[in-house]
Amino acid sequence: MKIALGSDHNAYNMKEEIKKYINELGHVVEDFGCYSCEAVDYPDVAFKVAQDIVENKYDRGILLCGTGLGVSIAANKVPGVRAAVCHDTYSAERAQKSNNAQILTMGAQVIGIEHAKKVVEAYLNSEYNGGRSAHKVEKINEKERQFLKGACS
Ligand SMILES: O=C(CO)[C@H](O)[C@H](O)COP(=O)(O)O
Repeated sequence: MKIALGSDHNAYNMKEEIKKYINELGHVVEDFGCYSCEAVDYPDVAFKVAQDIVENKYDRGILLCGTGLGVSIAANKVPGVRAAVCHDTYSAERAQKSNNAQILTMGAQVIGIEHAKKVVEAYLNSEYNGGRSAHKVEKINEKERQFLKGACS
């Protein structure tokens, strides 16, 4: 798969490790920054990854910040994106299987790198197949479409 990966400065070191790990798993990874520990604003990175995800340029996105919360909130503002904060392997698996979340987010100040790798692996090894979850995901998509219509009228 093609993976879009991004972080802010608080998760720069974790991003570098996760980048190597995604390659080891056999996926192609594109690094959206940041590129040093110098402070950056997490929404800037999250919006870039989220935009490319809705344009189907990548199969999945992974966003990292201190808590995983800011990048998730920011990415979810881009219509069509479902970004999920996951700090355990079960949630990471369900983020795909139940929620069709195209983006996984994690916090470098919440979990350690070895555990984060396991969460990434669980997420990338899981796939959304619709089924009993499809109509629930579709309700969320429909609500988003309603709000978008309202915003434009
Ligand atoms: O975890 C984060 C956002 O959720 C970030 O890493 C962030 O830098 C913390 O934000 P702030 O400086 O605004 O407290």
